[in-house]
Amino acid sequence: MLAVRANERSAAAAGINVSRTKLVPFAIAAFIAGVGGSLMAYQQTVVVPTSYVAIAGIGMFAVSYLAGITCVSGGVLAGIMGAGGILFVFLDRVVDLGEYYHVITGVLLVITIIANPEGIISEVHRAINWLRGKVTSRSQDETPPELLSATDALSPPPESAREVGEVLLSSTGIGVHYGGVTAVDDVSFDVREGEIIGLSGLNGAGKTTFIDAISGFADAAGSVVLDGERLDGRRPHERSRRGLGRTFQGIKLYDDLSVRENVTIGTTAARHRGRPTGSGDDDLERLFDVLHLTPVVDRPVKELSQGRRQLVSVARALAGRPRVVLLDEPAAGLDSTESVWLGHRLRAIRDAGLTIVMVDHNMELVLEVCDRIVVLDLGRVIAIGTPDEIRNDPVVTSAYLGAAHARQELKA
Ligand SMILES: Nc1ncnc2c1ncn2[C@@H]1O[C@H](COP(=O)(O)OP(=O)(O)OP(=O)(O)O)[C@@H](O)[C@H]1O
Repeated sequence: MLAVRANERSAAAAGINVSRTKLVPFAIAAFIAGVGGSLMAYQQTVVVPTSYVAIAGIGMFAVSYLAGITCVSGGVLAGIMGAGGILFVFLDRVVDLGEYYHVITGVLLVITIIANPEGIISEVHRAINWLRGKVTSRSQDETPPELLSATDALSPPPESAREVGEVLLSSTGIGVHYGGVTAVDDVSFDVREGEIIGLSGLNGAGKTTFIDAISGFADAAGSVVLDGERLDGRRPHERSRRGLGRTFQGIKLYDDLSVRENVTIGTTAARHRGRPTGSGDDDLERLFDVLHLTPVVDRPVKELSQGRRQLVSVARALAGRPRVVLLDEPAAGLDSTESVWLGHRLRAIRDAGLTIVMVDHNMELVLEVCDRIVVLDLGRVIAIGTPDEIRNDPVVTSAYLGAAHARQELKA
């Protein structure tokens, strides 16, 4: 639920059924409210419409929001503070709140929305975390460890003899239109098992839209087949559960949660597919280790640098044990040394059996890491080939040089 609240798109990409996740708590809350209403009728013995006026419901909502709606402890606090709760009864006896109760909660609600949208309970959690931090800082060095050491970056993983398998992901005639804009135009290519495919092109070439189209986040024409199964027409979480993982350009993490919690949410897709996830044990620990996240696993992701947040988003996608993972600019936020290091990590992950489609407009990185590269320009494929073929392709060179030349003219 926290994942859906934090970011619906990335929750769906992790294999969570967003509409069901919203509907189930709504139904449970409606059931509890119904039981509460019946008990009230039982207690008052006479049922009149004025016992159920809308303002009472709004008052209850205000108190819930005031207490904090992001965790169970907020709900408990709302029960204590709400009309009829222990705190309410106590205060009413001492200062005779009476009719002023709604006015006071209304004012506090406005202040909470402006000053502290997560409610009173978040302050309690913050104080507990602060105390915990004080205790642990006596025994631990709080300095965040560096993302990687220089030796890590300079030592690529040993080349392994690796065989490219059969076609695993096939996209045919993918087209996406936004009003009059053709973002992706009749794009078709196959991805073979064990490959790293780079999807490159200048800004606005249609790379992200293509990824959105095949992962179900954009309405698209054409067909997408993963391991013999048609995915087009399916919703994003269904595609994720069938083995198509992805990351997002804007990273889209659940900021209030720790690294471990973020990555564990990523295991949802694998659980629904009946694949062992190793959640909470060896597999996740290995994943943290491979991506150098072990030292920060228990820290909230909002405290991390952009580079590490990027790695958390990659780890979350990999935790779903996808057949194919679509990485949208995984090196954004990393400096050039870190990008090279990430490239080596991705090749090691590929060697462990994963197939990767990686979007990046950094041609250097794509040429370094990928087995084959697809170059898009204005939504169309202008070249497909190995890094050497792409390097020597005059169409690619003129598309890139043309843009560079135009930029130079603009500057002049
Ligand atoms: N939601 C949208 N509504 C309208 N046009 C859009 C939308 N999303 C993308 N576009 C347009 O579609 C085209 C392709 O955009 P897209 O973001 O896929 O390119 P990109 O290659 O990923 O670029 P970048 O590297 O900057 O992310 C652009 O012309 C963009 O303006």
